[in-house]
Amino acid sequence: MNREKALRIVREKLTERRYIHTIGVMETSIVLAKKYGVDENKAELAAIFHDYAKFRDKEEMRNIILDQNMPQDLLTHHDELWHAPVGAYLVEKEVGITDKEVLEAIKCHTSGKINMTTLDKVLYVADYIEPGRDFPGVEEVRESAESSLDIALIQAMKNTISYLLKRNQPVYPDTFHAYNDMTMKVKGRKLS
Ligand SMILES: Nc1ncnc2c1ncn2[C@@H]1O[C@H](COP(=O)(O)OP(=O)(O)O)[C@@H](O)[C@H]1O
Ligand SMILES: [Fe+2]
Repeated sequence: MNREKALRIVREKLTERRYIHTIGVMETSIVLAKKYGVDENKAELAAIFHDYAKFRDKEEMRNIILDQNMPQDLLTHHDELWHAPVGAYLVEKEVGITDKEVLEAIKCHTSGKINMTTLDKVLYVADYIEPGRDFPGVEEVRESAESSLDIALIQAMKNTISYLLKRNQPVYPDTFHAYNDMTMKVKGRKLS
């Protein structure tokens, strides 16, 4: 699917602000894909549709999680998490995207997961550092992403985990699994 058609489809599902965020994630994903040897078309498509279900009705998403046998523990965690796995399901069903790597990247773009592919990492980091983001710590991740996608990913996950801990919120375990997996894999390299 070409960029124009994909953007036209997703624009109808998003607020203007979230659409602008999506453009930022798309442009950042392409830069990171070029830098880290990922298929640019896949990175572009995953970025364009990553928040496809962001504003979907929560009851509908709950039913999809139940009916599609997605991990049921999602239902006991913050519903902010739901748009990623449900989005992957709906992008396949409603938009007709069948590329498994693109769908997987959308599915794990919020929590991360163990054994993330480079495409998964590109989308997760691009979602975190796109130019419209201005939360504390984002600059450090942007700098890291210049030289190491893995270090940038670990820092983004650390920031997200501490953000949630500070607010006494539960942390969906996949992010812990992803953080542990990545930290062990880059052991011995400087982690700022
Ligand atoms: N492991 C987790 N447990 C609970 N909430 C999480 C977890 N990981 C991310 N979140 C929250 O999910 C929300 C949406 O994250 P994300 O989809 O990555 O960004 P956005 O929707 O803002 O583009 C954020 O508020 C983040 O704090
Ligand atoms: Fe998102």
